Amino acid sequence: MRHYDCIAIGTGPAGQKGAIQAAKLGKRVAIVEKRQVLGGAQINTGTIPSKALREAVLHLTGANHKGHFGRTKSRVSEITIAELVSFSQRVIRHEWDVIRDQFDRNGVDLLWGKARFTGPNELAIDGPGGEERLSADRFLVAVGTKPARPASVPFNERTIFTSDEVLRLNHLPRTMIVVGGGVIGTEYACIMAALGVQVTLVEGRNRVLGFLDQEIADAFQYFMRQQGITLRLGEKVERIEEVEFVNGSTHQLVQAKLESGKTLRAQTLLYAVGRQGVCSELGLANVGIEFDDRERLEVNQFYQTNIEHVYAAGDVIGFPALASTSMEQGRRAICHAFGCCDVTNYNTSLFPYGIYAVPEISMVGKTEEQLTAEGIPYEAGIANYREIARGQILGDELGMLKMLIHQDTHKILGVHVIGTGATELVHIGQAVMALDGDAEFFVNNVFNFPTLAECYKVAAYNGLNKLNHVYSGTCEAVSVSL
Ligand SMILES: Cc1cc2nc3c(=O)[nH]c(=O)nc-3n(C[C@H](O)[C@H](O)[C@H](O)COP(=O)(O)OP(=O)(O)OC[C@H]3O[C@@H](n4cnc5c(N)ncnc54)[C@H](O)[C@@H]3O)c2cc1C
Ligand SMILES: NC(=O)c1ccc[n+]([C@@H]2O[C@H](COP(=O)([O-])OP(=O)(O)OC[C@H]3O[C@@H](n4cnc5c(N)ncnc54)[C@H](O)[C@@H]3O)[C@@H](O)[C@H]2O)c1
Repeated sequence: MRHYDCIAIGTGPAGQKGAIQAAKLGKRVAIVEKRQVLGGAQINTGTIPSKALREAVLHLTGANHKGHFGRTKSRVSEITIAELVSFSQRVIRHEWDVIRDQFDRNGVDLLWGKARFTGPNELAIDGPGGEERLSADRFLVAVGTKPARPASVPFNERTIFTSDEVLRLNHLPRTMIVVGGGVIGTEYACIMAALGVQVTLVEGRNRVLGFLDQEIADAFQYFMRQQGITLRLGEKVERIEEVEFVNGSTHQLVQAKLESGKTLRAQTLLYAVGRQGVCSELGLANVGIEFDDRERLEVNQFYQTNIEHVYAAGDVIGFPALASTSMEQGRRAICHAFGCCDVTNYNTSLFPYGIYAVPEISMVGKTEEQLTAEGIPYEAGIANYREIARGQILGDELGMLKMLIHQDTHKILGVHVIGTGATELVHIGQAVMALDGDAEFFVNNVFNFPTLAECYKVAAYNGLNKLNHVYSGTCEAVSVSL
């Protein structure tokens, strides 16, 4: 039986970064993958394909004119899904090569097959050549999740599907119902609407993307409606079925009955109400590890399960379930497993969130609602892209950056951006927050001009001016003006 210092299960971002980190520490490492492709949801069904598709759609629909396809299409109806997906496939193939190369260069053994624990330090790998047994001192469980597929929904991968199948659509539908106003539902709703698909989005709560700052969520909902998306908020889907619709000729349609009694019909339905773990196939009882009803694992701050030599990272441990956070969790878990680095310098409250809808949204730190609930006094500094030269040049009239500033210390408590480049822009705020900076940093430093980063300066002026006004005559305040 082959023995390793460490075995990672799953080649998604958590497993990849964990395995490479272990190899960098000079450990003998293997990584196991049950699918025939590397990279997990990040590369094959999630992050990369959806972002590549979004980029292709924005280019093709004239949002910019770089033209991945060599020409600018004048009409959206000329676009075929095959063209869009071929662009995503090119990116995916490149990513597979990059991961493979990293494993090779770092001496990580890549093993194909489904891993299952047969004992506390032993795995059975059910691979193409039969079963192999391996042992290791440490394990990293990074098996990710799959879309929730309740038995009551008649998925057929053609007209009723999840985010795993949406990229395999061989035609562009005219109409689509999206169930779920979380990140997947809103991102795909915007992509489809940009392609001219008539989208109705159903969300059980009273707003989409419940974790966003309310003002940003309100602005986003306004933009979605401007794009022609119909929002059914505070509505739950009760039943989904295929129906025949006779209108001259007979058509197959998807029908969604809402709890409120409304009936929605469309050619297609994307079901995006969350994800489900895959722990039941891992033989975890043989190690003494339990999982919850969504097959997720509980870990401590070092990513150890209740069995200390078995670590878990990425989507399998639940929120925030992002590629970005999964990578760092995997790396941190291995650092702790081999006692090699300072695991205290790690502030999970500064994890950024990026939503690649149209427009982009990003945030770091607290929302106004959280600060109010926690009784933290703050002021909001706002910069609208239309007031910034770069915003004007880009033609982004709707974007905005909001900076939440502590009323007394002027420390930055949160940054919320909606508009062009939001997912990049947020990192400036993240860095200043991590270094315990205050709003004066933005006032006292020079930014390239014309850039969207200028929004930080304008938002800082705006927030500090409001604070000057509040405190005028009653305390010392920084004198700033725009
Ligand atoms: C549509 C969509 C868009 C997304 N967009 C973004 C985004 O823009 N930004 C972002 O940060 N995140 C995004 N995410 C989330 C991101 O993809 C996940 O957070 C990330 O992939 C999780 O990484 P992971 O390593 O935990 O698991 P995964 O990427 O799911 O990888 C797990 C791997 O383990 C393998 N595996 C499972 N069981 C076994 C077994 N028994 N034996 C061997 N191998 C096994 C699986 O086959 C898989 O390859 C998106 C997700 C989706 C679905
Ligand atoms: N840009 C990104 O970072 C990105 C992009 C896509 C996905 N992801 C990750 O993928 C994961 C899954 O995303 P998701 O959007 O599937 O899940 P989610 O949990 O984010 O959202 C699901 C939404 O569906 C709603 N819902 C549930 N049942 C419903 C019903 N019967 N009728 C109407 N609405 C209902 C919920 O209220 C919720 O808002 C997320 O955890 C996210 O981290 C990240």
